[in-house]
Parts: sequence; structure tokens; C-alpha cells
Amino acid sequence: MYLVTAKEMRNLDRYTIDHLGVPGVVLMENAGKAVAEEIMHRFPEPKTAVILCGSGNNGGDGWVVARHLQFRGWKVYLWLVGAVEKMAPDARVFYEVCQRLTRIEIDPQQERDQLRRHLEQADVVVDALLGTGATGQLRPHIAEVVALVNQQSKAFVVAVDLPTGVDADTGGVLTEAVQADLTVTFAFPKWGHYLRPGADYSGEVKVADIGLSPCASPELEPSARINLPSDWQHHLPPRSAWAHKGTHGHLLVVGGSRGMLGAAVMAGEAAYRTGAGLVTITVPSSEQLPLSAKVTQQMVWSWPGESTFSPDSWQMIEERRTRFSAVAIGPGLGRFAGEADWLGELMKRMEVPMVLDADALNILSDHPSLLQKRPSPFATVLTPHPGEMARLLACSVAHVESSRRQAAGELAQKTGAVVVLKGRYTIVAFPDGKQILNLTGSPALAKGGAGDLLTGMIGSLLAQRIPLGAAVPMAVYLHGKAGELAVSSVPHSVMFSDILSAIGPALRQCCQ
Ligand SMILES: NC(=O)C1=CN([C@@H]2O[C@H](COP(=O)(O)OP(=O)(O)OC[C@H]3O[C@@H](n4cnc5c(N)ncnc54)[C@H](OP(=O)(O)O)[C@@H]3O)[C@@H](O)[C@H]2O)[C@H](O)CC1
Ligand SMILES: [K+]
Repeated sequence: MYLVTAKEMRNLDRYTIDHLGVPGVVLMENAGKAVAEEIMHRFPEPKTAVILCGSGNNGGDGWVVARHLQFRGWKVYLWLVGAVEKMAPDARVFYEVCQRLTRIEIDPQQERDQLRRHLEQADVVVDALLGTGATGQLRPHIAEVVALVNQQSKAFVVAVDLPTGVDADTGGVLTEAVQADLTVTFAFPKWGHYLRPGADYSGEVKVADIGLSPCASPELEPSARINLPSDWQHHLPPRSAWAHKGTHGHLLVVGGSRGMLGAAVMAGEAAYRTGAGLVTITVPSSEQLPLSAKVTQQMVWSWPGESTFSPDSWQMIEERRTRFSAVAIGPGLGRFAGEADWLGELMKRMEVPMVLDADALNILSDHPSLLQKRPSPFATVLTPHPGEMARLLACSVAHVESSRRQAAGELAQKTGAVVVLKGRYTIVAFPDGKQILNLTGSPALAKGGAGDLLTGMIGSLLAQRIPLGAAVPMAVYLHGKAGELAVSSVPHSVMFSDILSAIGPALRQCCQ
């Protein structure tokens, strides 16, 4: 499923109407009817609704909603908040239908006692004021009505396409926004539904098919998609009865400095759970023995070239590096003298797909040129949380969080790496500008170790030679799904081991 900007939506709209000739009023009828059906699905018995319509086509959808609810016995209070003479032509068609059906209140733009009274009676309020056509800060008369809607607390609030006041592309709030319980959007979800604070105003987001043309040509192709198993589940290799431990890849995990061995172990365990045939963890030689006593299924080596960083001390890697089909660097890595040369040497020598996380990213922040050491065409995946992203882009965390889509895209384009910007809705950004938004996840993942798990899962799927464009979104989706499935009681008490155990069920749910 695509994820669109307002402009991409308009392009698809225009193609359907102008090029294919589907009348706009047909799309509007389908849109309004879809909203009415979602409402009646939640309220099977007729209730009282206040429907607030702007002058544009978002308002047009509102007139259609009003007619359908009224036909099904609802008490409907209809309000035009805007100027009739400025009404969009398609909206005008349905406005005039409503005029023949019932009284339409015109917002007086000063005292609004009547509107308050209607809102107090409402079981449902429909926000059809502004949709994807909103630009700039809300004009006062709209902002005042939005405030009135938010002041009443009884009604179930349904936003048409977008909550009024939410920017379709950034999720930013234009002055203020309608706090919706449900948003019914059309054809494809918009970025604004999943970027804060817009995500907090959207409530549950339902996507209605209104008969819009699917993407008909490359130039119309939106640049983003929602992460869905249907896009990659066929890439998970089946388990042949003839398989052996060498059949499903060998991941090298590099990390685990003193006091942070657990991170490397967790990444390694997650890699096994996600299907890797072999996992080797490398830790500082001082930690190798203690760790060997702790882990069973994973081989434990010391860091390559740890002592002298001289070329010949990399012999171990030279002799064995072809054994590995992917490498993950970072879980519990820590910072140390000579880190840049060491990481650069490792990045250069490992001619396999590579995941960089945690302190490997922080070292990269101080030495961005290290990425140029990566031998092409081997892929590199960066998995920053917002703090690491801020360091990589030399900006503030607030800036990253207020422009997640742009930040992820910028780093991917700048580095040529695949960027996984973690968060409630993780974004996977590719160097060619394509992006994938992931919707799975749970507050249970807001704990130490969750990032190490994801690093191990991405490394595991890359080690199994799953194509990059499938391996990364698959791992991100499964990681979030495992976080959901791990919650047996409350998310507060979920442990790393619960999430680890949930990887298998998540795989079964998505890939069988
Ligand atoms: N394929 C689809 O997705 C379909 C979507 N539909 C609906 O159409 C809207 C988009 O309609 P559009 O007319 O382009 O724009 P809006 O209705 O969202 O808003 C335009 C009106 O709002 C006024 N406006 C703009 N910015 C502000 C602001 N900051 N404050 C107050 N008012 C604002 C604008 O006034 P102007 O003076 O600028 O003209 C317009 O009056 C989409 O969201 C869907 O709901 C179709 O119904 C079906 C197909
Ligand atoms: K709206």
C-alpha cells in the first residue's frame, strides 16, 4: 500500500478525473459514503451528528456523509464553515442536495451559541472542514470552530481524510487540530497520519477505497509505502529437509565491550531466532573467555586486530572472512582509542552486507568518511534511533523528530546506505529516495536490548542472502510484531527473552 504526500494524492486524483474521466463527484460520493458507513458500523442505531463542512472538497465529502446518515434516520445538524460563493464545484453539487433535504446553518463567525448547543447534543461530530488542501496556519474562523470541537468531550469525532489542522505531509499542526477518534482517509494513508503530532490527532486510521486509479505510471508512483508482509513474505527461504547449518548463512556480530557483552549476545540470539544457520560473536579478547562460559549456541572470537591494529594482526579476518555472509557491528561496542582505524579496516575488509548500530554509528558520526571504505556493491544498513540520527546529521533530536521523513531520506541519500530510523513508526529509507513506513510495534519495545534485537534480525536475514529491499523491511516488521506478541499481560513487564521467544510466532504469522 502506498503512503502519499498531498501532492502525490492530488496527482492520482487528477489522473483519475482528468485523464480517465471519472467524474470528481463520483469519487466524492464514494468518499462520503465510506465515512458514513464507518460511522454506522460503530453506531448501528441512528444517533445525532453534527457535520462541519468547509468550502472545499473535504467539505464536499461532508455533505455526502450528511445525506447518507439522514437517509438512515440520523438527526443531522449541518454547518457550512466558509463562504458559499467560494465553494468547490463538486462540493456545491452535494451542498445543494443537502439544501433540499434539511436546514444548513452558516457559521456566523462571531457568537456561536447555536453551534455549541448542537455540539452538546452530538453523539458524533464529523470534521469535514479541511483535508489535503489546507495550507499555512488555520484562518481564525476555522481555528475557532476546531477549538469548540475539542472543548466538547462527549461526542465521537470522525475526521474526513485528515483531522483539520494536521499537515498532510509532515504531521505538523497548523495552529491547532481536531482531536479525532477516527480518521477515514481515501485511497492511501498520508504521512501526516503517522508522524507526530498528527499521529496523535488522527486516532484510528481507516483507509477507504473510493475507486481511485492505482498508480498508472512511474511518474505518478508515490515514493513511499506502508510496510506489509505481502511485499516481502515470499523472500523468506523455506526450510528444506536437506538443510544443514551452513545452508542459512553465517552472521558475524562485532561488539560486546567490557560490561556490555549482553548486547552482542542478544543480537546473536535474535539472529538465530530469525533463522541464521550460524552466528559468531566477537568481543574484546579480555572478554572472550568469560563470555564463552555464558553462551552455548554462538561461537565467541576476540575482536579482529584488537591488540596492535597492524595489518598482520588482521590475519584471522583474512583467513575466515569468506565464511560470513553478513556482519553486524555495534551491539555493546563502546568507544575506544583507535576506534576509527579499527572500524574502517573492518568495513573495508568485510565484503558482505553490513549493519551498523549503536556506537558503530557514533564512531561514524565522528568519522563519516569511513563509509567510503565499504567495497561496492555490498550493502550497508544504518539503524539509528533519533539520538544517533541527530549526531549523524549534526542536528538536534527535536529537528529529527519533527522531520523524520526528510531526516531518514537525507541520510540515505548522503551515505548511500539504507537507513532505519527507529521510533514508534520506524522509517526505512533507501538511497534512491524510496521509503517504507512500519506500523507494527509496542511500548514493550521501549527497553534496553530492543535495538540489539533488531540489529541481529536484520543481520540474520541479510546473512540468509535475502535481498536488501526485502530483508530490512521484513526484519523491522517482524521486530515490531514480536514486540506486540510478547505482551502477555502488560507491556511494562515484557523482558528481552519474551520478545526473543515471540520472533518465531511473528515469523509464522507473516510468512506462512
Ligand atoms: N482522491 C481523493 O483523495 C479525494 C479527496 N477528496 C477530498 O478532497 C479534499 C481536498 O480538497 P481540496 O478542495 O483540495 O482542499 P480542502 O477541502 O482540504 O481545503 C480547501 C479549502 O480550505 C481552505 N483553506 C486552505 N487552507 C486553509 C487554512 N489554513 N485555514 C482555513 N481555510 C483554509 C481553502 O480556502 P482558499 O481560500 O484557500 O480556497 C479551501 O476553501 C481531500 O482532503 C478529500 O477530503 C474528494 O472529495 C474525493 C477524492
Ligand atoms: K477534515
